[in-house]
Amino acid sequence: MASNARGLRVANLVRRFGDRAVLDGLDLDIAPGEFVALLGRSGSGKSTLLRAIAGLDYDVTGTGELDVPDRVSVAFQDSRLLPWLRVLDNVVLGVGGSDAREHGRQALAEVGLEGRERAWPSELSGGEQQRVALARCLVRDPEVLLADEPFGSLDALTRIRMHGLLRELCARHRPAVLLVTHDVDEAVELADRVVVLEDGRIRLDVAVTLPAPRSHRDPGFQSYRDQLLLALGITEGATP
Ligand SMILES: Nc1ncnc2c1ncn2[C@@H]1O[C@H](COP(=O)(O)OP(=O)(O)OP(=O)(O)O)[C@@H](O)[C@H]1O
Repeated sequence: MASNARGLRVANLVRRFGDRAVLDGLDLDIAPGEFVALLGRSGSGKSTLLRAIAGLDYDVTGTGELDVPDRVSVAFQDSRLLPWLRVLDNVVLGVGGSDAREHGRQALAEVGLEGRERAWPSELSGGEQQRVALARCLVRDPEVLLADEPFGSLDALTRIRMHGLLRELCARHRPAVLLVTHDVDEAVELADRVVVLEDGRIRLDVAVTLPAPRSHRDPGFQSYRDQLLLALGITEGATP
């Protein structure tokens, strides 16, 4: 990670689909090394915001300021690996430089997939495919890591393991992170700050000051969860 890494800044962002403003004057800053989780009801604009930051919003109109560094990596709910490329080739696809493959091998080792470089994506489990997707993000040495429900399709146990891995990788590489999730517990467990989106704006922005490791049974954890559920307007146990 470059020492002059900068975070990202979004100011007065408006994004419209037709007449409808999905993002309506949204402001958000994420510092280098800061981990922000983004919650919001279905359709509240979370993916629209993430795509705007990633520069992937070709199908909308809008205004506002986006100050985003060059090195941005994005992880999605599905790993989006190319099935006709082996694991290492997927990781380094589009990465230049004579040492790209060596960096790719290192990234795979970091996510626990040493020795699987020549495997085909179809030979890996869902969790392993998401690990490859994380390695593909890491190899680009991102200043900003955007993740849109990257664990949404994984079983509960694999998801817990991936939480640990993501925390470890972020602590080591210190990108600015924006994680979109439906899972309030995931947000409180992983993030330095949790932001709740409503009607195209930020309704709540709360710093999570619990020490690691964070336990769901801790009363402090539960009080963050209650505060977030209230902001989301949902009752315990429901999905936003
Ligand atoms: N290409 C599009 N054309 C028209 N409307 C769109 C388009 N993409 C998204 N929308 C609308 O914009 C709103 C926000 O969508 P977005 O995908 O950002 O929500 P979200 O918060 O990520 O939802 P979810 O949690 O269900 O993934 C939704 O009402 C959606 O229908």
